[in-house]
Amino acid sequence: MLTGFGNHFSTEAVPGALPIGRNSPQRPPFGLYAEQLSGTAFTMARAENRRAWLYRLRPSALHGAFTPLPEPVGHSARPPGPNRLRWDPRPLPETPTTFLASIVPMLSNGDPAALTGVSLATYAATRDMGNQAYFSADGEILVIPRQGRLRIDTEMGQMAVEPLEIALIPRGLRFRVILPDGSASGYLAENHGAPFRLPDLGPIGSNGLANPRDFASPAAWFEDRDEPFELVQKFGGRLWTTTLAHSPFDVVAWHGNLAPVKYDLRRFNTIGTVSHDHPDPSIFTVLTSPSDMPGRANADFVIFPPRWMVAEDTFRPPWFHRNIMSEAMGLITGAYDAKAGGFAPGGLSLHNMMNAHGPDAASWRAATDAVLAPHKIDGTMAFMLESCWPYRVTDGAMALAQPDYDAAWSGFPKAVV
Ligand SMILES: O=C(O)Cc1cc(O)ccc1O
Ligand SMILES: [Fe+2]
Repeated sequence: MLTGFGNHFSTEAVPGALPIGRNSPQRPPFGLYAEQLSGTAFTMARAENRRAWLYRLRPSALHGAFTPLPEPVGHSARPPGPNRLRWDPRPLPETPTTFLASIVPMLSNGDPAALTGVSLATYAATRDMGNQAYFSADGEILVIPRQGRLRIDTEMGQMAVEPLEIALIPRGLRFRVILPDGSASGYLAENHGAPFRLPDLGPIGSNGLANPRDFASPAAWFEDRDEPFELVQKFGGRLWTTTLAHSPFDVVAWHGNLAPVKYDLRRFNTIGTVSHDHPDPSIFTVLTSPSDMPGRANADFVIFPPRWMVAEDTFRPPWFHRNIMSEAMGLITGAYDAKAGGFAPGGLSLHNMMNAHGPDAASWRAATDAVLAPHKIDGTMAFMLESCWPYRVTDGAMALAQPDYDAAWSGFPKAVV
């Protein structure tokens, strides 16, 4: 593995396959084809510029027309609404289902064609993707496993990912998913906006949160298979399919700073108060996709890892709040400190822009009565996909929402003045 976030890597699966000193020689080694994959506009500032050069057995342009696949029932979405919503985890399918076929879109905002917004989907798969590859032209894909390991084969190398790790696959990069445990489920965030990056640290200093050295990209890997492959892409929110006469995983060498990458969430350096008050959850940001307004994220990927609570004279769980940002949350394992019940691992919740939420009544009561000794919140990992754009809910998701999530905030006694 190649370590670091956004580093300029060079890797070759066959010695001598990578051209030296130029990107596009007249005749690349072994007759390979040179191809640039860009993740940002050519003219972006150098610090934000992301691209890779791939050296492959055949140009990836070698395919016929894509035809649209029928849109599955329930995938279209209504305009955003104010209601707080929550979902139970989805079960594994009863019939063999690939990772790709299992993707169920739940929440989305922005517009891939306008390069804005983020979407959240779930997967629950029981079958390997065979001679099939997938990519999204609509955004980079953040894979958040909840149960079961994944082997993600990409054009730029293979990544093994397990729950409590995440994988980020650049927009447009072809990949397939193999299930070493026979089944796997989890979440997929698709970022239609500026590529995810590490947040600035400000007064935190030069270390902390997700440290760059803990990210790892795969070394070059390829397969030489002349047999039919289905290639599916997401474009404009729809799936399109075509057939190739060969495996698209034929990149023998690559270099550049646009690459798939994985990260172990257990390595996150969690920072919190050592005096009083519950800090804003922005201190838990792993990755951020900025919008066009400085400081306002198109999408923040935030986690709630195991951590010590030591705050004095403080209500320690998340406070009651109404947020200008919209919050989608998932739970990878354990329990979340603002919700005593109803938010199970694999579940999902939505609190859209300006809609009041916070601890449920049982969590509020427990935290209000607690003796404030140092306390370890352990064995848990929740995440939040926070966005400046309110989320739309797909019709399928709306039909599956818990019937009375609002009741989480019933039973609070009135203050007496
Ligand atoms: O709503 C939530 O549970 C997420 C959240 C957590 C937190 O610690 C502070 C604010 C916030 O929105
Ligand atoms: Fe919140």
